Amino acid sequence: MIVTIDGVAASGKSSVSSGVAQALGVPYVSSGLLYRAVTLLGLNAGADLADPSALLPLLSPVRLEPLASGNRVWNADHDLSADLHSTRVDGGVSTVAALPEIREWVDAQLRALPAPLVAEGRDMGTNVFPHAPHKFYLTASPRVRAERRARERPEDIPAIEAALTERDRQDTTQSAPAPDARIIDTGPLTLQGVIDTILNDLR
Ligand SMILES: Nc1ncnc2c1ncn2[C@@H]1O[C@H](COP(=O)(O)OP(=O)(O)O)[C@@H](O)[C@H]1O
Ligand SMILES: Nc1ccn([C@@H]2O[C@H](COP(=O)(O)OP(=O)(O)O)[C@@H](O)[C@H]2O)c(=O)n1
Repeated sequence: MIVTIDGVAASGKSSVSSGVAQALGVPYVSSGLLYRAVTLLGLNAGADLADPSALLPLLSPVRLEPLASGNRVWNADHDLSADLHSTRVDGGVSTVAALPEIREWVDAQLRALPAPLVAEGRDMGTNVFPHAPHKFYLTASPRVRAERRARERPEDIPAIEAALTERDRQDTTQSAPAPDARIIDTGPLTLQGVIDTILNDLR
């Protein structure tokens, strides 16, 4: 069984997916971490983030480890996970994610993982796992999302809100909800409330 949980930036995808996956006793998979890892490696190599031929040669040692407690991304034996949520990576990741060659590489990594799993990102329900029987799409207003993320980042709320809105704009192409996804406005709900809404729907 595959459950897909897509949504806009900082809508709660990874926290909700982790909670749902733990309740189901299956791994969850964070596709955004792979786009973030490509971006980090590109930045560290001084590569042009809009040039797939500069990025693809960096990717053969990259591997996603979908642990139930939180996903990790490895570059050979180096754990990249702690460096993937910086403002620097946030600023470049949508450029990388717009490249069809990079999307193909990410999709292949994800489709190679064994089910059952919970997959979260932008296009899990539309493109990567279109036949998944259970699809969800999380939303919340930009202000609510910025307030949540401000608890995790040093920047102030207006700066975070502007960056989130800009990333949503750049990610529009791959961010449409699947026609058969249940859309959940997480704004009025607690994290546990969102997790319970999904688990109730699955039962
Ligand atoms: N419904 C909710 N109510 C309050 N906080 C939430 C809710 N959903 C998520 N959060 C918090 O918002 C932050 C962003 O969630 P995260 O899972 O990182 O989102 P995404 O994976 O979509 O970027 C986290 O600190 C998370 O705990
Ligand atoms: N399935 C996906 C997942 C992420 N992404 C890209 O990767 C970036 C980071 O995704 P993420 O899910 O880690 O970001 P947050 O929403 O957690 O901030 C997004 O802004 C998109 O550019 C994508 O294009 N498709």
